[in-house]
Amino acid sequence: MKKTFGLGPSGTLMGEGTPKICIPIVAETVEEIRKKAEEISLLPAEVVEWRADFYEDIFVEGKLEEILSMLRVILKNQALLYTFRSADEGGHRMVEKETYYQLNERAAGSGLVDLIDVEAFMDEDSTAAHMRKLQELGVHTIASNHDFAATPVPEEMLRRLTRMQALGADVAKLAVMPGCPQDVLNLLQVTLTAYETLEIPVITMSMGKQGIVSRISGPLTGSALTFATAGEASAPGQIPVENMREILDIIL
Ligand SMILES: O=C1C[C@@](O)(C(=O)O)C[C@@H](O)[C@@H]1O
Repeated sequence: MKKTFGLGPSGTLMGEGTPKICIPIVAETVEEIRKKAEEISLLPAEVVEWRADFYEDIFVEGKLEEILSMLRVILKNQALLYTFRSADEGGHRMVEKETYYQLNERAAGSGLVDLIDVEAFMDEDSTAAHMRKLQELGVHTIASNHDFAATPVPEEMLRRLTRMQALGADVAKLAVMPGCPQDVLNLLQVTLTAYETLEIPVITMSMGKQGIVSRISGPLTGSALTFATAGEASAPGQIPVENMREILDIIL
């Protein structure tokens, strides 16, 4: 039995049924974030990711809470995922582990977000305790790992996803970059295996153009959520949300 859970205001189940669609907000200023959120609130996506690493004032005291309060008001029916992606894993900014953990804890403590992305291997020894703390503050955690340079061998990809579950994550997510078609097929196979063997929902993607098939094949492999764009992409290979919805409707 999958450990599913309800997503945000709608309560739609993560890890069951149609893969959920998540649109990232990739913007630098409060005004841009507000405009993007208003646009996304009308689009067919169950989850909205705020990529806090793109926000110009993220390190200024009190600003994170200000943005989250604004987003919660605008995004009435969608679940909110808070993500600070470190430069080491393809994000916009460098961040010290202590600062990264503090920001995550402030986001969780605000009571305004539903999900928090935690980079599982930033400091593997402290990830489990950190995720537990976030969960105690009332959010679900998505443990994540990104390889923007290559696709590890299948055993290693499966090991990472399995390790995320062992660390106590509510969801395990892996994004890798393919160098050849076989890399994409390997990611798809690993996803199906992880879907069949792990208790928690799994999210995977093979990035770039070559990997696009992995973003639309959740109904086949069991990947529980896919990222799609409204304007700017947060990673290579994401497709517009309207196309994604149509494709998923056809495949399902
Ligand atoms: O982890 C992910 C997945 C992602 O990298 C993608 O490839 O769609 C996009 C990021 O915004 C998100 O945090």
